[in-house]
This record gives sequence, C-alpha cells and structure tokens, in this order.
Amino acid sequence: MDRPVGVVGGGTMGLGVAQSLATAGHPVVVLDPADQVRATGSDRLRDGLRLAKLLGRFSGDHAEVLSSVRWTAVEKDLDDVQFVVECGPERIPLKQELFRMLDAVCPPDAVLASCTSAIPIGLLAACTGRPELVLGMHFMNPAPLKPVVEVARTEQTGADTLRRADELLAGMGKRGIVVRDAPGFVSNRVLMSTINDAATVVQEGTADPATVDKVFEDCFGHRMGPLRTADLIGLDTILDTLHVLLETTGDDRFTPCELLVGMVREGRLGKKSGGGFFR
Ligand SMILES: NC(=O)c1ccc[n+]([C@@H]2O[C@H](COP(=O)([O-])OP(=O)(O)OC[C@H]3O[C@@H](n4cnc5c(N)ncnc54)[C@H](O)[C@@H]3O)[C@@H](O)[C@H]2O)c1
Repeated sequence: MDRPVGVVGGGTMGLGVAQSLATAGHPVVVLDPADQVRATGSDRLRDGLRLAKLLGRFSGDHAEVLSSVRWTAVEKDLDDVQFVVECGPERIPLKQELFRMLDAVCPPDAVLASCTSAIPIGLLAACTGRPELVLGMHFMNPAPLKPVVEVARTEQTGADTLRRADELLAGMGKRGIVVRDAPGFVSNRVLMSTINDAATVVQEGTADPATVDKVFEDCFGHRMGPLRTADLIGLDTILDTLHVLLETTGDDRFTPCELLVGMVREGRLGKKSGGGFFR
C-alpha cells in the first residue's frame, strides 16, 4: 500500500479532496482540530459518496472508501505522508503556521500543496525549508465533481514536484492548469471582484440576487451566476479571500461590500448554513 496522503482541514474543500483521494485508492489522513468536523466526517463523506454514485461518478464500495480515511487532531499522524493538500481557513498567518508545522512533521520528501483561493504560495513556501516541494493546488468546489485544478507554481517549485502533483491529479481523474504564483492566481483574481461587484449591485438596489444571476446565466450563458457561486463557495470564505486580495494587492476593488460583511456577521454563509443570497 502506498504512503498516505494528508489533508489539512476537513471542511467544504478538505472533505471533497479527501473523497477524491480515497476513491482513487489512497489511504488518507485528515487533520482537523474541530471535534464537530471530525465527528461528522464519516457521515459527510458517506453523503458525498452517495451523491457521486447517483451522478454515475463512483461505482466502488462505500465501506472500503470510508475505512481508508482516518480523521485525527494529532499533527504527528502526518509523519509518514507522501503528499499533503492543505485546506485550512483562508487566513495568511494561520496557513503560514500550518506550513511551519507541516515542514516540521512531514517526511522531508513530502510535497506540501495548498488549496488556498488567493494567498500567494510564495508566502507559504517561505515558511518551510523545502520551497521546491511547495505548490498551489486550487481544487474547485465540489472537488469530487470538478475535473480541473488550478495549479500555481512559484519560481522555486521543482519540475519533479509538478510531475508528482500531475500524477496525483491524474489518479483522481483530474488535470491541472498551471499558472504562475500571484494573489488569487487567475480564477479568484477575476471571480472575487465579480462577486463583490455583484453583491454591491444588490446592495445598491439595481437588481435582486435572482435577477443579477439571471443576467449572467441567460445573457452570457454562464452555468451559474456570481451570487449562486458565492453561496456555494461560502460567504465567510469569500470575505476572507477578499481580505487576502486587498492585503496582498493593495487594490481597493477588493474592499468587501457592506452587504457581504453584514451577511457573514449574521451567519448567512450560503449553502453551508442553509441560506445566503438564496435559500
Ligand atoms: N469553499 C470553496 O468553494 C473553495 C474553493 C477552492 C478553494 N477554497 C479554499 O480552500 C480552503 C478551505 O476552504 P473551505 O471552504 O473548505 O473552508 P471551511 O471553513 O469549510 O473549512 C476549513 C476547515 O479548516 C479547519 N481548521 C481550522 N483551523 C485549523 C487548523 N489549525 N488545522 C487544521 N484545520 C483547521 C476547520 O475546522 C474547518 O473544518 C481555503 O483556503 C479556501 O479559500 C475554497
């Protein structure tokens, strides 16, 4: 059996990445300090597998996949991993602390990838003694159903690291699109300001959320408008990502609009809380 793959953070993205890895046959260790997240981990994973089966994306044995994912709060349980995908909260100091910990705990040859939405990978690689083994792997949500991953390489990311990331993705039936490291990479540099502007349009009373999305869906042919996309991502994650982009680019475009800030304050986080712009 191959060495396990570590997933740090078992929330929206961590769970989906763990499911994708486990269905590809990897033993997976998910590290999360939140009791509730670990306690519900297997049930959430079972739901994810059911959905994948329903959509014809998975035909294997649930029990086998569930038993290959270990949930833990103990950092040392990552001491034999070959690869880690970090999916912790979108906060620069917190992720930097996680990368320091991973560098100390994981074997020296382990690749350390981050699923960050916007944090420049160089800021995380600099917290390790292995910058050549660090890269961004920005999975899309929901990870088990999305075949393409935005891969961010720094100046220091090694060719072998990219090859190993590529192999891991291929095993999961996914492929990477490689971009240069930068705040928000390509996807969120563009998407986050669009979502922020879409929320501003609602705040200013130009149109309600359904109408804003209808313009994108019916006029531009997008499969999902920016506000439904925001609900799917999680408005708290959007807010954190806007703060990261504001801090790392200094561009005022990323100042979160008041409506978004208020919704997060009230706990209206989107799909994960049962409602956001839409129920
Ligand atoms: N939600 C999306 O659509 C989406 C898409 C692509 C990338 N991302 C990025 O993925 C990352 C995770 O986002 P998410 O939406 O899954 O967030 P989330 O809030 O759903 O999950 C974060 C998880 O991290 C855990 N956590 C907190 N502190 C931790 C620590 N010290 N060590 C380990 N785990 C810790 C939390 O308990 C939680 O389970 C973020 O960087 C986000 O920007 C999110």
